[in-house]
Amino acid sequence: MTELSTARSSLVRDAPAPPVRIVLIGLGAFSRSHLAWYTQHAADASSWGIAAYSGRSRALADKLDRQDGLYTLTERDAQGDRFEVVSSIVRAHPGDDLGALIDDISSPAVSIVTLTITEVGYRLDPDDAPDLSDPLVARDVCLLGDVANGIVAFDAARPQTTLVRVLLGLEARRRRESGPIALVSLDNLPDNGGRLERGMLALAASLSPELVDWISDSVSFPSSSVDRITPQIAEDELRELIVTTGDEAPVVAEPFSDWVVSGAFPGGRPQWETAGARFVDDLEPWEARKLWMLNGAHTLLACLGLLRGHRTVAESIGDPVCRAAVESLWNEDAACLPACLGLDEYRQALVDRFANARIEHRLEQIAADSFMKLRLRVVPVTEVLLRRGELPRAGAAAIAAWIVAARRGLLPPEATAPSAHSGAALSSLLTRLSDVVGASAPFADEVESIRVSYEEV
Ligand SMILES: NC(=O)c1ccc[n+]([C@@H]2O[C@H](COP(=O)([O-])OP(=O)(O)OC[C@H]3O[C@@H](n4cnc5c(N)ncnc54)[C@H](O)[C@@H]3O)[C@@H](O)[C@H]2O)c1
Ligand SMILES: O=P(O)(O)OC[C@@H](O)[C@@H](O)[C@H](O)[C@H](O)CO
Repeated sequence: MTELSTARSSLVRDAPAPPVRIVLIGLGAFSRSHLAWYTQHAADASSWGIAAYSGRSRALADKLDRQDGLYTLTERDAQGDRFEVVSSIVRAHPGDDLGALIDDISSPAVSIVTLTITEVGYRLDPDDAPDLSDPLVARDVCLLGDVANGIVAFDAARPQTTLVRVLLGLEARRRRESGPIALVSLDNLPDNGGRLERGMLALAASLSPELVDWISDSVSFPSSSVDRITPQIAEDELRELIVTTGDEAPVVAEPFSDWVVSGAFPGGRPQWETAGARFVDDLEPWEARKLWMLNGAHTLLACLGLLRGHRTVAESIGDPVCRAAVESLWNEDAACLPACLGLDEYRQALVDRFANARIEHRLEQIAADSFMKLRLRVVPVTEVLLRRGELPRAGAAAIAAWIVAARRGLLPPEATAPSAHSGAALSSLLTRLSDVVGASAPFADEVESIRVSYEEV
């Protein structure tokens, strides 16, 4: 970690840029505190450069481009700030620069494509098929059909959705015979590699059977559990950081970071293990521990914390009511996880990380798409407990908090969430979360009784 007196002079490369061998899609805060940081700290960092593509906005790509891809990572804890200039990103492009994206994905030098496009960016339905109820997906699937039938030329296709853009890159790679490649989701989704694989294969079927076969043979989909709290920087703080660091695109993160990966990289990969990444055969318990305990608690804190008038995770975990709800959720999680995962230490560390008041992690940011997050992070535990004949009260509390927060308009609007407004809709809302929770009358009663108590908050 480099201590900077002034970062302005450091936003210049002191060594030649590494060759582009990784394509990063979803250039945001997290990919820069995590993937780019691990790549910079790998023993063979000088051989692995990243071409980064923003998901939707071109502003960040433009800023980074003006800085030759360099930016300052501020590691922030109770003791103070430490600064490091990260230089593993060598090019930044807006996400709609399709020509460059296809060239990069189909380049024989590139062996990895990563995605950090948020959970909703995949636009898949609960069965991991392309969500045809989403007009952009429906349009792009039609477009693939038109390309397949020669109605639209491959080079003239202009898809809007990320997975279809990546698919065109893979098709170009197949045609160029550029060899195998790994497609790696770094989003907070269970079985993120499996989901991405199923989604890509379903989309490929709309283009050609040859592409389906090529993907099955030549593309790997490693799964991974990623962890580093990296909040969006508030406007006033951003202005301050720009002055301190001379950096138009700074990132702030906690010191903690973790990356557990499972799966093959057929075209090679950086020695990320030398930077602390762990490669395992069985990802599931690690992934469940992180998604249920960290992200599940974040989703609960976002709904209940906003309801109780809090603004940040640190404020919320300092409220005894929220803390008790989180502890109960963790008790239910722990009852469904193997004890060998060091759960007591993990819980204590989470409390300390959440309580880091110098990291301003706004509940409003975390609250985005909470309904989908409940389904993926809270409901799996609720289902296990219901099947065991137990009543998962903490899971019910998380759902009740979502209902009341959504009814009060405290959560950002969600494209795919059902209305939380009508009491009569409760059972259908629970069924949208899962058939198992929807079918349990005692569970619905529990949600309703906690909801009534939260209405008084
Ligand atoms: N921030 C964290 O603490 C953290 C930690 C672990 C994992 N993650 C994962 O990384 C994701 C991104 O987090 P971030 O902090 O970088 O967010 P961010 O808002 O800074 O960046 C998100 C990126 O995804 C793109 N994107 C957003 N919605 C999209 C959509 N519908 N389709 C395509 N692209 C879209 C954006 O344009 C941007 O490039 C999270 O959703 C999560 O899955 C984040
Ligand atoms: O939008 P989400 O819920 O996936 O992310 C919000 C936070 O829970 C998340 O970013 C955590 O800070 C992160 O997963 C920590 O590693």
